[in-house]
Amino acid sequence: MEQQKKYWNKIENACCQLITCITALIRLVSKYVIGTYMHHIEYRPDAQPKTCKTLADIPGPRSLPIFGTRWIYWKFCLYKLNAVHLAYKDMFIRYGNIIREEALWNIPIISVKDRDFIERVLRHSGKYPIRPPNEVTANYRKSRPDRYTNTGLVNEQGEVWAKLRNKLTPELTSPRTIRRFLPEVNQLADDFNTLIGLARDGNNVVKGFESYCNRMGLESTCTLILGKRFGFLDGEVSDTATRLADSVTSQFRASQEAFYGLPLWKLFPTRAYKDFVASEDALYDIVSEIVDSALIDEQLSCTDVRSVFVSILQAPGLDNRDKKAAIIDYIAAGIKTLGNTLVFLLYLVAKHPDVQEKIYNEVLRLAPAGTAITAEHLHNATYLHACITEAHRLLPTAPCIARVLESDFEYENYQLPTGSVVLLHTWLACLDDNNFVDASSYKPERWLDELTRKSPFLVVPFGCGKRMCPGKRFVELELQIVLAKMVKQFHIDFDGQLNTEFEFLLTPSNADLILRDRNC
Ligand code: HEM
Repeated sequence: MEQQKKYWNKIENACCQLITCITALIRLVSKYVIGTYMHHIEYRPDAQPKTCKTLADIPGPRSLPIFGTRWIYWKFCLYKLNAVHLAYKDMFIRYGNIIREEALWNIPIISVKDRDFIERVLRHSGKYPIRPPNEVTANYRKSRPDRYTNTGLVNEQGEVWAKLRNKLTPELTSPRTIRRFLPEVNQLADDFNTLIGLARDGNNVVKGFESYCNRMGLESTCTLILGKRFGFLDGEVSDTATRLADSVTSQFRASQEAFYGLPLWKLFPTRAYKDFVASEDALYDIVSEIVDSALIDEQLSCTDVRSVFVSILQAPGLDNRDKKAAIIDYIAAGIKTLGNTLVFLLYLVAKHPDVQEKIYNEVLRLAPAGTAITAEHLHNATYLHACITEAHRLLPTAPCIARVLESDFEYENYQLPTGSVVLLHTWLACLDDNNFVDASSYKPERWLDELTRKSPFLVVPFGCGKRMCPGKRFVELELQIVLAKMVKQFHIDFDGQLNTEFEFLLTPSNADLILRDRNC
């Protein structure tokens, strides 16, 4: 162990020296060629007089001028960009309960996984909670005033965000809307079961099960937001489906590279940036076609499945550009998150046959074979709910919540000033035995046990407070119905362990699920 640590430190030192040389060279060049860098890098919190521990004292990877600590994800360095979630696990072991990373221009980013600190930050959010924007999207949208009047619901802040939120989300988040979608979600789940049933090979294995879940995410999000079925669950995938799915994947990759990688896209259009622009344009074109045809449709009537779409198109006081942007944001925010969450849930249930049998018995008791699932069935399906909550705890798609502090905070004697960017690692907190007994085990029963300390700020797969995900209610409904119907139809199994990657979201890979018919 000691040997390993020495070896590790040597590699870290060697990398740092190499990168310091490169940055010294860049500094020289920028000093004489650009002559402006000094102005930017002078933002260093440790320049303040030290009366108590400041951001600069927080431990973390070594920081380089200009590049900060992002070098740790560079090729041949400490961590892999597609395994950022594992990097944080390791950094919390190496540096302790609070970590400082630095983004470009040495802007500090603080990571914490302490339950009380997470609760304090989330409780103290004000009128307009600030989530750091996705820089690539914000940058691109600002460069296209012909298409966007602002950076959109996901990336805006302050009063502009509040206006978008007030005008665009009430229909989507209302329980009445969700009840209206119940028959459609039953149908979506039936179609999904047919699709995956047919996708099995001779050994009942559905190879690349995640791609089917992404199609389900795509079809259900589009049905919810655009008010019609698109056929993404049909046998043949249409060209539009492929374009939509590829666009969303590129968007997440580009976001990841922009946040954790070297943001060269700020200097010139890198390949990742070009991919991002192509994906944003493709999404825009597809959504435009649909919205434009709906806008000239004189019969814009509000049927059950069109209620969200109609509410967006008829939102008062919003420019048409804002409405299109909202639809793009909803679709992009919904597809992969839903797909990944479905894989994680089904994987955990597959690995726990005892849990699966309990779900089966509960579902069969509440909704006998041949009956559709109703709101009442779901209300009484307490074990089913517990299984989903426990899956969110153990394998959440969004492993942390990002916030910009709205007031000064203190943690472990460190002063964190207003404006600091913090990553609240709710997933790692959920895996801590101090917060949950036998935290790494999948035990839905814990949610039925009165003694489990149920914090509203730890298992927060949809975030928290005023910026919470507006798709939450719909997703919860869908997960319940899909799980209930799948367990009713199949014995679900999985060989080995599921691989996960980080693509700005926790993402499964090579999820080959085994589905055996129950009635065989
Ligand atoms: C399993 C599926 C989903 C997960 C795990 C998920 C998770 C999240 C999380 C963690 C946030 C950040 C919340 C915060 O900062 O407190 C968020 C925001 C958001 N989500 Fe979702 N989401 C899912 C599905 C959806 C769907 C289906 C939609 C659209 C219909 C959607 C639309 C949005 C939007 C627009 C925001 C930004 C809200 C704001 O900043 O005001 N999400 N989501």
